[in-house]
Amino acid sequence: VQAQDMPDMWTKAAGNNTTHPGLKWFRDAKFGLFIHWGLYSKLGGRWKDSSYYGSGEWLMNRAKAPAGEYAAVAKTFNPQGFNAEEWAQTARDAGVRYLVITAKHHEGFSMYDSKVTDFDIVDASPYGKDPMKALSRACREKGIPFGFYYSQFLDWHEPDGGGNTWDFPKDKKDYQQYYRSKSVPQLKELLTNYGPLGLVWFDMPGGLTPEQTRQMIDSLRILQPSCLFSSRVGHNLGDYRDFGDSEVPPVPIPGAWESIYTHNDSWGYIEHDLNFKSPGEIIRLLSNVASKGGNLMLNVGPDGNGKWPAYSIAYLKATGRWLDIYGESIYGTTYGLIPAQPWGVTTSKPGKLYLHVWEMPTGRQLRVPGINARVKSVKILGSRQPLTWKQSTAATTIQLPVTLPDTRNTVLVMEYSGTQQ
Ligand SMILES: C[C@@H]1O[C@@H](Oc2ccc([N+](=O)[O-])cc2)[C@@H](O)[C@H](O)[C@@H]1O
Repeated sequence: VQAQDMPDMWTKAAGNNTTHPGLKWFRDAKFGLFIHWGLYSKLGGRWKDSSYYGSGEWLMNRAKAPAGEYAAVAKTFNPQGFNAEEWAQTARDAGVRYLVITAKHHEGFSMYDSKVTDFDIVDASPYGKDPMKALSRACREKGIPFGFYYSQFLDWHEPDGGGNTWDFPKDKKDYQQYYRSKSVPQLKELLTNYGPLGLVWFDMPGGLTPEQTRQMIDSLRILQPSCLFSSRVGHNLGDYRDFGDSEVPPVPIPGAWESIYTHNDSWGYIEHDLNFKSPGEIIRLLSNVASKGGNLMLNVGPDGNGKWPAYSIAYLKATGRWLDIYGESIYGTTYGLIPAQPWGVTTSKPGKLYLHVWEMPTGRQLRVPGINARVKSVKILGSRQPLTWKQSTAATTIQLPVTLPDTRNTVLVMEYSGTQQ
């Protein structure tokens, strides 16, 4: 099954700006960290005597909480446990190569020091400091490209913002006014006050025509021309493509794109959600997405005190230890030369095919069909131990050792000469 046989929903390119200078670092990064943090993190899926499961960041909407009442949560939002250095170091240990955090989500609360509204962490909460200043600096010091998620249209706090129709009648909403008075001015603050940004991650467009969206983008681009804009800016005007939540395309997709996943079942912190993906699941998801040519951005939802769930810290660090050994088969690669196989998937670099072995094949004979370039060597990545193989036109068969060093995913590197037709 080739990309050209797939429905447009998978193959439609991200945007038409394939020459954007930021695409190189982005495509080589392969693994990013998403952080959803806001007032919903303190609520942890509970509103009054009801508790909600999944999408904790949508609590206000699901509970149809009156905007005024919900805003009062800020008065007791005081994440004294927040430590930017610790967050950035854990991201580093996890092996992620970029970090994106929610500056403002649909609830409308700004998790940074905004001069555009008082409904922000400095003016409306006892915390009184700007965590994004510290985090953007800590990431810069560790060489981790830093970016902001910004809900440019949905804003349940604002009468003219998108989405809140339980407090503010839809037909009275003036979206242009909301963009002029809050959305665009805040985006300019984020692109001005936190140093060079790797990307801005927009979400769920609305209320703007393609022309108005282009004008907004142009007015933001001049502030940071090398900053990438994600596809949910709308109207196909983004620089790279984001698929729907928790989606991986079934076949390799050309161009720059990203799959986004929660670590458990929610983007925002939910106290009673312990359905965390194991290190093995994360490692296989990462290699699966890379085998299709894309990036994986995995989410963490810190709690109201600014602490990451213990499972997220432990499982991300375990993933980082795997990448310490096998990172060469992920960073800077593109999709494999052959489709997914019963034993796993492949990624590639010029002259190298990385075989991500998830399952030990029967008889320890790993069958690799369709390689018509001349195989020169096959080794287990990270070990100098050469493996024996036989190449025929139908397939190359590799003799595997009795045990694989990593039952979650052991990567073999097959070096070949000539080009794969
Ligand atoms: C990352 C997530 O993004 C959006 O949810 C979406 C948006 C778009 C799609 N989509 O296009 O399929 C699916 C979920 C947000 O509503 C959600 O809270 C979270 O931030």
